[in-house]
Amino acid sequence: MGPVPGGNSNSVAAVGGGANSGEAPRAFNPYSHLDAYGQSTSDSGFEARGSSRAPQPLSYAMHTAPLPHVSNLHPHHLSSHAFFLSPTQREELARRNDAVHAAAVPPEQGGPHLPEELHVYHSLVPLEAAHGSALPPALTDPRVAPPTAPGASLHLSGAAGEPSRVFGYRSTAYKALCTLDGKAYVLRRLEGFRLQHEAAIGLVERWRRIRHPSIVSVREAFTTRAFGDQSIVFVYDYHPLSTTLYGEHMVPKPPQLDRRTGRLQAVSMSISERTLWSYATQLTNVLRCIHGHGLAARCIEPSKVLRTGKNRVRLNGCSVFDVIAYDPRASASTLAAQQGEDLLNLGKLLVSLACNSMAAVQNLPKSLEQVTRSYSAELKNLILWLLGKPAPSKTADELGRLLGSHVADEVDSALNYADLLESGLSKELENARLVRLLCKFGFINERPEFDHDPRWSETGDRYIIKLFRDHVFHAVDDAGRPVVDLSHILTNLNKLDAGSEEKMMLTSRDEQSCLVVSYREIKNCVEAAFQDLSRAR
Ligand SMILES: Nc1ncnc2c1ncn2[C@@H]1O[C@H](COP(=O)(O)OP(=O)(O)OP(=O)(O)O)[C@@H](O)[C@H]1O
Repeated sequence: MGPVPGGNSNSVAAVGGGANSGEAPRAFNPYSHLDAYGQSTSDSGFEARGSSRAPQPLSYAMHTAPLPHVSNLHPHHLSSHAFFLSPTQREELARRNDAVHAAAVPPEQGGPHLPEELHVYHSLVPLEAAHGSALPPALTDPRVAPPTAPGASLHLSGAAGEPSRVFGYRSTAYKALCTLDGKAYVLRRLEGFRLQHEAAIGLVERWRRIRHPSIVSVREAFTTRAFGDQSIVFVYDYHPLSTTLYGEHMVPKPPQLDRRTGRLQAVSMSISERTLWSYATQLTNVLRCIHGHGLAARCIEPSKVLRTGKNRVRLNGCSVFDVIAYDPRASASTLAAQQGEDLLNLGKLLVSLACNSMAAVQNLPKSLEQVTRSYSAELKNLILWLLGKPAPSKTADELGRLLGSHVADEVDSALNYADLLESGLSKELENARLVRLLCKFGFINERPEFDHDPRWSETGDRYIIKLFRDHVFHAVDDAGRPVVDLSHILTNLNKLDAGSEEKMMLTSRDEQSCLVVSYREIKNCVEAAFQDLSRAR
């Protein structure tokens, strides 16, 4: 794909898609509307559209009411477990959604001064707080306390004004919305970069063609003066609320409160062997893919491996070195050397992770002793192979073969996770159907304009809709107490939606009238009432 029309001086490849203009900037404190119990102070947990107050996000506590433990469930709670996405999964997805739409803190409230538009992007939000400036709350996970331990400030090194440990240039990552498709992307800006060879930026196109589940997809690159300097910007897919292996495993975590003893307890940083094999397997697959495309990753570093879910990693920052360290005389042997370097760097990464320290690679013999003490001989041998001298047989494909049964373990957990997600998805599918049905009921029930319509009177054909509504939602037990049973509602609505031929008896509240009807007949009635209502517009 060629340069984007109207783009900056040098750019390759556009983000394809429609013509949405993206989200308008919003500023909010997501927790300001919660009372002391974490409950929403607005009735519904939603703010009305068009209200003069800034839009508020959902109250997660309201949205995903925590259910009792499965072993003590009341029978009517069982159905909510069976029908709805798990509360943790829902909360995680809601938080990610908020992060996608988070707006920058305005400069007058301590936020940075940023260009309003940059190429085809707008609404820039820094992903890391520069010293002294604020991040929008939705971009930080409130369950993870900010690092306070010594060395934690290192994590801010990618913020404005700090040189990247990996790329050398001052580097900042921003989330931004694209005017072409309305989606969020990450813009990685390297300050003070002058493009010497047009061909260098053209290499990004080769990366753009690579699609791999463990690579953060590269979208485009362009140079710009919009920040008041000469910068180059690389555009990547945005993975909300992701962290890096550096942030996750090298930055000491603050002590956590132990609920049992009420005391602060140190958090163990050590990584399980299973997790290390999982990282090794995913990154090996990445290298097989990249090397297979005739490229080299050149950025296998703890801060360039994003953790986008539990034990789910993706290589970030691809293509940057190909552009900033472009060598017009590069040959096949240069590529082979860079690919060999990738394997060596993977070995160093595993050592650093196993020892929870970037410094571990400075003293390899000592670090390997630590690996021997904590992990299996098989893992140590893999690391030794990666750290060994380059050889024609030392390739990413060979590494894939060495991983053997660990690849099978990874496939099994991926399949288990896919099953879990699929079952969550099918539960939500049911809910979408039922919500549509409930909306129809909401539209047609209790409309004042039907008050004098004979079809809704006790002798009319629509009366059964009223009786059915009472049967489903206003049922009472023998003692006249309300029956609050979700499974009763869901069963009835499902049968109604399916138009079952099963017959049921509907009784009026005063028990004076009694009708025997099938769900199909009620469904036809609801449909006809809804059609009437739609036609009346
Ligand atoms: N594609 C992405 N999607 C979501 N978040 C991202 C993405 N890329 C980076 N981030 C977030 O932005 C932060 C900054 O990323 P960056 O790669 O600059 O890390 P850094 O630790 O500053 O790196 P360096 O080692 O180069 O100094 C990371 O902590 C990560 O959480």
